[in-house]
Amino acid sequence: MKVTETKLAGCFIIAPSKFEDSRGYFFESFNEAKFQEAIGANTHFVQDNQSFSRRGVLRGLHAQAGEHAQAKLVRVLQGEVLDVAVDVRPGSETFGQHVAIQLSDRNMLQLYIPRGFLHGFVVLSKTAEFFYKCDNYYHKASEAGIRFDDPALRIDWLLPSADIIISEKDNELPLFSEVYTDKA
Ligand SMILES: Cc1cn([C@H]2C[C@H](O)[C@@H](COP(=O)(O)OP(=O)(O)O[C@H]3O[C@@H](C)C(=O)[C@@H](O)[C@H]3O)O2)c(=O)[nH]c1=O
Repeated sequence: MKVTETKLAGCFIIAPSKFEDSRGYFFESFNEAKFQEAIGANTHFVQDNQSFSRRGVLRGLHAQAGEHAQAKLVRVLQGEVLDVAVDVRPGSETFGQHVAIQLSDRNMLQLYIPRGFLHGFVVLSKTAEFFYKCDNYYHKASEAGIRFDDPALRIDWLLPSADIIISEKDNELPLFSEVYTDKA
């Protein structure tokens, strides 16, 4: 397993070690001991989520607030997505910055997103199955989010805006400046 820290401290790209033979392949998609050692934190996951979406579907940018914040370990089971994590940790040197990485069933990359980030993804392939682990349970009342297309975030979602499909809920999300008033 190769683990690379992104430009956002605490946010890691994980490339599992894959074993191929005449039957196909094998890899450990998650190993808690190796994972915790690699990221230097004892994140403990309690909920797994899976979603299916067609090309152009964009889910995000989402987080849960306060004590219900979630760290996530995300990957793609089928297809390809552009996955985006935005640093909104108070006082972070990279506050407001994001990482964007293509995750697919071919590159098998995973992204570890600590608590204190907004997260979203858009489907680049015809369809995609997306899978992620969370270190805190879903808590509807704590759901928060920011519009994916807020120009202040300068995220290139790689698809023409006419191709992007979002939920009614995501369409009503506020702008970054409406939520995060102080940068400190
Ligand atoms: C996220 C979530 C949703 N739900 C329900 C609520 C709703 O009826 C239905 C669909 O929910 P949503 O529209 O919020 O699903 P979705 O837009 O896929 O939300 C997800 O987006 C990605 C980007 C994330 O990072 C996740 O944390 C989560 O916010 O599933 C749960 O029961 N448990 C959960 O953990």
